[in-house]
Amino acid sequence: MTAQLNPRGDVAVLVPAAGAGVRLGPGAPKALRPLAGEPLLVHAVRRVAAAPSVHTIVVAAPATDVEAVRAMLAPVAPVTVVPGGAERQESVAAALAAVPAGPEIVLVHDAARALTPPDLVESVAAAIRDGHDAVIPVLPVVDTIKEVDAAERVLGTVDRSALRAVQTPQGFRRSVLVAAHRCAGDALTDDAGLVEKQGIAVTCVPGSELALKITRPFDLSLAEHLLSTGA
Ligand SMILES: Nc1ccn([C@@H]2O[C@H](COP(=O)(O)OP(=O)(O)OP(=O)(O)O)[C@@H](O)[C@H]2O)c(=O)n1
Ligand SMILES: C[C@](O)(CO)[C@H](O)COP(=O)(O)O
Repeated sequence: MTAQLNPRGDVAVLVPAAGAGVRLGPGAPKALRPLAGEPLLVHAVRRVAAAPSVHTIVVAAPATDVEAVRAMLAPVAPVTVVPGGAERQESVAAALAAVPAGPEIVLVHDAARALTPPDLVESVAAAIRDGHDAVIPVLPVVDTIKEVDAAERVLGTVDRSALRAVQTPQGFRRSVLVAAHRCAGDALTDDAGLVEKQGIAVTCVPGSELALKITRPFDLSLAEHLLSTGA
């Protein structure tokens, strides 16, 4: 059944989905590859659409697959699909430009984090509603982290107590994200990084292990297993 979004909701979710998936190995663009019989992007959008505050979803699809992605998502939820760019940052900018007037909270969420629970979408949005300009879900770092040189020689051990692994959805007051993208220079790996460069505070909230980024083949196998156990 097609999900209904909330016409009174205050949240727009951008879903960059235009990456190749090089680290997953040869094949279709990553967001279109199957996970338990459905594309990763379908899983991701279905979960976003189940979050009660969501008013709008904009997907940045691989430029050659825009029509196919529209057809694929039509039975899942009402979404706008735009062509993505060569870098994630360009894909996010293209999706941001397509958000209609209305939602004052914008979340940016990787298609690759296909099992992210709707509750995480809501908790990030709630933190923005509470007055934060920018909010990221994080997990503690569990491995010891070493800094190395170009020859893989260890330079030192980093204090991991002050490190966090960052997930999506990352949430922003709309005007903050628009201004950060307007001033964007070289591509950064996340949107919070652009906001940090503007001198704006970014606040952490607890992330979710289910929001893992499907990056390598092992992650896909893990996600298949999690789905088989009811995630
Ligand atoms: N030009 C790009 C690159 C990435 N993404 C999206 O950004 C998210 C996070 O990127 P990542 O998981 O690193 O995906 P890929 O860039 O596809 O991975 P790889 O680096 O292995 O090719 C993904 O949903 C991906 O589709 C995007 O929309 N446009
Ligand atoms: C946005 C992100 O998922 C936060 O962890 C991550 O930075 C994307 O990284 P990648 O460079 O696209 O792999």
